[in-house]
Amino acid sequence: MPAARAANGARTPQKKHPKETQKPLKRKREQEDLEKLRKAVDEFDLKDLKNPESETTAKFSTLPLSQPTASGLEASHFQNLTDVQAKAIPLGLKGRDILGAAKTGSGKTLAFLIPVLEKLYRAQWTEYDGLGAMIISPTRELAVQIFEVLRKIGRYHTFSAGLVIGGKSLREEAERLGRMNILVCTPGRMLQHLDQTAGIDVDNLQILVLDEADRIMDMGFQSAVDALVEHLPTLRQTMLFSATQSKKISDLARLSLKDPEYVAVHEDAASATPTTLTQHYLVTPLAEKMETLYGFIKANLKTKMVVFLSSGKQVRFVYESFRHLQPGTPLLHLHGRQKQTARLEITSRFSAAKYSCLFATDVVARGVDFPAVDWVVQMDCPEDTDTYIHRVGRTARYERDGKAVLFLDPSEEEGMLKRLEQRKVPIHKVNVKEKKKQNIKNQIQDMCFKNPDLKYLGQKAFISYTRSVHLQKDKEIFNLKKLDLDEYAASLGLPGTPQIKFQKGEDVKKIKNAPRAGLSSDSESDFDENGKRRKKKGEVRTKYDRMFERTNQDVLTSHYTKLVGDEEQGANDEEDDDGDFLSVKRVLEGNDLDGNGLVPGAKIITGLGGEEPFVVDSKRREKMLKSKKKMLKFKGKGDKVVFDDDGVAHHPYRIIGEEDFQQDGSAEAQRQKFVESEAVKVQEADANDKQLAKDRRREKKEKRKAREAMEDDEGLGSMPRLSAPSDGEEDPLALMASLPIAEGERGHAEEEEERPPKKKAKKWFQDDSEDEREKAKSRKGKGKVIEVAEAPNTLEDYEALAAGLLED
Ligand SMILES: Nc1ncnc2c1ncn2[C@@H]1O[C@H](COP(=O)(O)OP(=O)(O)OP(=O)(O)O)[C@@H](O)[C@H]1O
Repeated sequence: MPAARAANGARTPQKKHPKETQKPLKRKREQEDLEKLRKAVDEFDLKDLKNPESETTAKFSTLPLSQPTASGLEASHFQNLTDVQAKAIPLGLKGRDILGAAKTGSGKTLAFLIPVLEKLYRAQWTEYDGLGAMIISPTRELAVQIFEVLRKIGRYHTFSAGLVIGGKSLREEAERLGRMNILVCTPGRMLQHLDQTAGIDVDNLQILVLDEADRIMDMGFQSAVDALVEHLPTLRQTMLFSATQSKKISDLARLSLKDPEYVAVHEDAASATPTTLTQHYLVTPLAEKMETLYGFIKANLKTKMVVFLSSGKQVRFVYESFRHLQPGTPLLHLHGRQKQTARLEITSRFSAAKYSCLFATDVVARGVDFPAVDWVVQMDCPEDTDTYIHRVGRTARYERDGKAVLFLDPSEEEGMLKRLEQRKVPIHKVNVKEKKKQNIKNQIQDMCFKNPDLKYLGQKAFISYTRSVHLQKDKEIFNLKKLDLDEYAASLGLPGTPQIKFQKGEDVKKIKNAPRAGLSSDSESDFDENGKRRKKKGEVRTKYDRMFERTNQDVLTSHYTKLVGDEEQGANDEEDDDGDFLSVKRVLEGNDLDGNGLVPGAKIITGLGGEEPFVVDSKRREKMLKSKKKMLKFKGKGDKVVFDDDGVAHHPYRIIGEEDFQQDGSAEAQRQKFVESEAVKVQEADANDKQLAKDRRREKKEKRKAREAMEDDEGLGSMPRLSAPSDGEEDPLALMASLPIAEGERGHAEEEEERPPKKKAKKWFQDDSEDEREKAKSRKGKGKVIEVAEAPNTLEDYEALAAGLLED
């Protein structure tokens, strides 16, 4: 309403109808309340989110879909969505089963999260309706990430959502599970709850989502997923998403998918990878990989990169050795055996970093959305093209540029290129500039020499790498025989090439998945509660087995444990590619071990006590066996024995006769007497020893004094040099001379102070001056002159001289 003007031009407040004044006031109050609410929600959200500045927060907090006032999707809502979202969301909302395939970084997460939220919202789902949606992820990292996106876009909803990935006590998790509407989980842990937690009500489940579905349907999770699905109602909507989606009928049947819609937005694309991604490969022999990688990092310090390696042991070794070399960029490392908290912390540190280099296993190869990664480096060749596609997908995400480089040994080049071509992956060869190469071999060798922990890591890295190559199925790419292992070992700083023996008939995938599937011979059930391996019935374990099983006492110090931080055995559901899947034998000279893993001709002796049979496979063990047998004769006795004429030991009263023995008093009294008499003897011997030691000390002191006197005369200083230190060696005496004597360590020094003042030392060198010659002449005949033919230079010379002087 326009304001009325008074005659003087000033504004006068105009009277309003009471209803008119109330309206804007009410609106203002509502506005303020809304602002307050928004602020509170924002603050709460930001505080809890790991990376509030991420693009996700900015973009999706404004999506109208996520607001509780949204009554449904309208065409206008689709304009900001990616292809896969635009296609999958409407189908998802219609309740269709979906097989979603789209390139990495194309926004698949929202393609399933939006239908989940929207469908439950429309169904007016409440806490009393139980679990409405379950989202399964193969790794903990990915599950955490999905959960965060869910929280961001679902923050105006009133649904309760939970994250079930382990790392906490089962009971703690179980208490909350009963109240959840949406769960994001890893398969193994979720199954554990479904089997053991009473309060979970899944009968009402509306939607099941599998992110990275091909991986979840893979052998590693097979048994867990099948068992998990058994718990769920068959009447539900199921959505499967992945960048490398499989359409395997058997998988679809296992999940009882009904007439699924195949949403494959990039199926006809020229490449299987994002168009914004530039891909290279370089050929570098295995033995030069470390140097090439180091050179690469040094040349790209102001970037953010992920370096993929084939095992956790490789990751640890490269990280530790590069950390010592300090290339000049923050280094991080991540693998499946780290503690849950450490894994999360590293993930969030890398996400927040501007420049950093993360060494990682395939635990972060899939789905993980690190913001702004410039480079993906594959130091070890991926096991297949799917893994390649997912690894390189950590960069060039959602319209951003990115670069990837793959290191190939000459033996891997042809096979790998063929595979990549078959999958429409455009990749170009590059060469390493000679001047960019960094020679770090000597430095690594030096570090390993000085630091046994690092050497030990190097050995483990070597073993895990070689056996992973040995176990790879694609023999067109992976051929252990073509690799120069001696040179490789040297490049890891190892003094020799570790000898390894492979078990036959193993399958890399099977073994890699063993921790989850419980398939491995080394599965959890093979270990007792202390983590020690249980012995199987009839199994004979050699000393080598035991040697590799036990914690190396010299090397595996507490520092080592800290160094590697590999405390936590991977839970069933985590992508831990790092299991010990082959037993390693250290081979003796003859090289081959027999079927039992024993040296040919070795004997197994039982009945010597102890749990395990005694293996005799060397002369040293033979000797040990003899002494063991002897020890057994007297084991646990410690009694007094007497020897007969043949040197055979007997209990005293077996020789004397018990009655005679008892005449001298009871056994205890005799023992007492014996101990006392021996104690007197020991005391006497002690006194003699002390006297002897004192005499020796005195003698030594006198000799030393004489030497010092002679040296003073010669001007050599007071510290005698017994032998010249060899080149570069520090002279221990010189060091001692410069050290102040600490309190309480004065012993001899004080003794020395008490000695009588020195006699004036005599000169024993010749002085050619006129005066001296005169003096010498006048002394002639008065006393004895000691003639020194040449300067003494041995201890004996000094002693002879001292003796002469003392006589004098
Ligand atoms: N519609 C959108 N508008 C803007 N950014 C988006 C959109 N959808 C997704 N993004 C962003 O793209 C990035 C990748 O999304 P997302 O992680 O869902 O990809 P993905 O397809 O699941 O990848 P991967 O196959 O590697 O798992 C995220 O940072 C996300 O915030």
